[in-house]
Amino acid sequence: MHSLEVAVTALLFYGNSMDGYDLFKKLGIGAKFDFNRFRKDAKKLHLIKPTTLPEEKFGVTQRGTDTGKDNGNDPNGNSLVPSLNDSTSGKRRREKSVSDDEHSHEEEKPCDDVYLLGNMKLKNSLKDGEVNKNLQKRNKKKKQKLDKSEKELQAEHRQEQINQFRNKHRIHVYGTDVPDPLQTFDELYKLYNLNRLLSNNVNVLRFEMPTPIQMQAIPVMLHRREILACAPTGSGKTLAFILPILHHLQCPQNKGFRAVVLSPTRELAAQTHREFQRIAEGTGFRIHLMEKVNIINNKYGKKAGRKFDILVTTPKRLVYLLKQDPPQISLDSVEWLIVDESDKLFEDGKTGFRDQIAIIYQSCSGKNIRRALFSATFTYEVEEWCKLNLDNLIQVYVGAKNAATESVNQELIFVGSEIGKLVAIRDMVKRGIEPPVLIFLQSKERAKELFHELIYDGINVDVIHADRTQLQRDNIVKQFRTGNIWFLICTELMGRGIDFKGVSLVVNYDFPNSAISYIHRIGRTGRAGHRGKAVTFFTEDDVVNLRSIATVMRQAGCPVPDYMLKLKKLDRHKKRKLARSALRRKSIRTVPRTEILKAHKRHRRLKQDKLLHSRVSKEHSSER
Ligand SMILES: Nc1ncnc2c1ncn2[C@@H]1O[C@H](COP(=O)(O)OP(=O)(O)OP(=O)(O)O)[C@@H](O)[C@H]1O
Repeated sequence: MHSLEVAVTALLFYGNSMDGYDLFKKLGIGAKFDFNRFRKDAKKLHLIKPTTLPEEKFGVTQRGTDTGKDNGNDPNGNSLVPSLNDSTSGKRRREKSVSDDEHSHEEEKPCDDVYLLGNMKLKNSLKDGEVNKNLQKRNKKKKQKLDKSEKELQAEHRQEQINQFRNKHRIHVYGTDVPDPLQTFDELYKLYNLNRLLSNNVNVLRFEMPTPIQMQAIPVMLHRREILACAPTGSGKTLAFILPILHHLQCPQNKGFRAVVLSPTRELAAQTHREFQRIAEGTGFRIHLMEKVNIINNKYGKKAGRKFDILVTTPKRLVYLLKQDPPQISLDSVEWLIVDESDKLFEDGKTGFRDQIAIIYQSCSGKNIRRALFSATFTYEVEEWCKLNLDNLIQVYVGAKNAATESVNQELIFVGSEIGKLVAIRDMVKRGIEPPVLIFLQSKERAKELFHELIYDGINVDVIHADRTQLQRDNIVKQFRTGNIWFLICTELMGRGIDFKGVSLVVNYDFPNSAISYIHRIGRTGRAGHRGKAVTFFTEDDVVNLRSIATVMRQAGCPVPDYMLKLKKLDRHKKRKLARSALRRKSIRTVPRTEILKAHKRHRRLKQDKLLHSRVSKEHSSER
């Protein structure tokens, strides 16, 4: 029998003949009384009063702290419930103490002795040193827990701030461990140790702060994460991928191409190339724009290719070289593959580049390859492809998906018929439009026709399309950029990515065949924080596509009649079909052919005179 049980039996046997207190004192020397186990007996022996603490109702035994009355304390205020034995309630108390600082101090008091009754106390079996060690351990744990919860709180607070910042700039992110957004360009230097030269070149541009897509996409790429990014037209996506690439490549090396940027048109590739050179100035990087296919042969052989670091090209040219036997270019060292205007490049069929992208993708066989896809518009096909093929993808979207930039005032004008369009544009010119103006047509044939009509009116106009030579195209773009051409008639060729500074008006002479095309076309104005205007002509034939474009306009806050939004919604299949084929339209031509030829002669003579005049005045000034 347990010694304590013997003591209790003896006590019961003696009954009232001996004071329970005295008897226990005698019998219990050197023993510990387990009040939990022998609570009933302790009550019978009047060792404790038969009271029920409020906490005991909920199964929690708590040390009395306030009155000392009816709380399980002895008359001297010492606890009757041995704290060292109280293992079940201890855990809860500790939890409570973590959240309650004041109470935690109370718990830190060392409790060396176990009090039974009155002055009778049992020496704790642990030595003082051990108790202190235990207490220290416990305190340390508590502190760690407190520190941790403080850290967690701080982390939560910080995350909250980041979320607010993202919401403010309408940045939406999907993926794990998304790096924090940048707030200023200075952070690139402070947090990411961006090359001083690059920092200076960015400063020279005098951009006040990063645009939302730059805030989020730059850190994502600086962390070498693969990305699918969508942000409105004219929102600075180009810089968002140029900076991280230059940062990662660090300095020129003779390894061959280490970054490849794909653009759907040569004009956009040339623009991106220019932007790269501007940001990389002074760093020595060799950034290459791939020229016409027939003059690029042998330029990128094993040795020759080593002269370059970065390649900017259209997919077609690159695939031509990759398909040679043996391949005329190596992409083994590529660390970054950028697909600009990704939804366009992923389109299949005649106008898309999907097959070519697949060849390039497979040829970038380096282990460390990272991929980034950028566009102003989004398709589920691209998203699905990225989710399946990219490693630990982060998706970044700014604003609503497939929305037009809000910096453009958009207007729809019903012109009745084809002839009505010509009347409307002449009328607009007569009333006065501030140049430069971009006029979009659905085909090169129609673009040429309109050019002939407007040139007959003596308007300072030119036309750019795929049939013009590369030199002509380059010259036209240059002339339009410098303000020598006021009206530029163009096709879808100029619809994406082209950044003409200060285009004041975009005219959709021919109704775009999809909302995506509309978003990109009108995005040639209202760029980089400037405002712009877009006017779209429509006839009865265009009603099929009217609803989707009216929806884009309404989303951007532009007024559209309600009936347009109530028009029949096209199913996906029909939408696709329409997007791929342009409507058949009546010819624009109104002027007899002989008159057109005369007008052309006049136009050429005028151009020659202008050229002669500028040469003479140059010579004149150099003689002086
Ligand atoms: N942080 C910035 N602040 C102000 N302007 C900027 C900033 N970053 C870039 N820009 C300017 O904004 C203009 C548009 O940039 P960019 O051509 O990269 O746009 P984008 O988003 O690629 O448009 P798109 O979708 O039409 O291709 C450029 O003239 C560029 O110099």
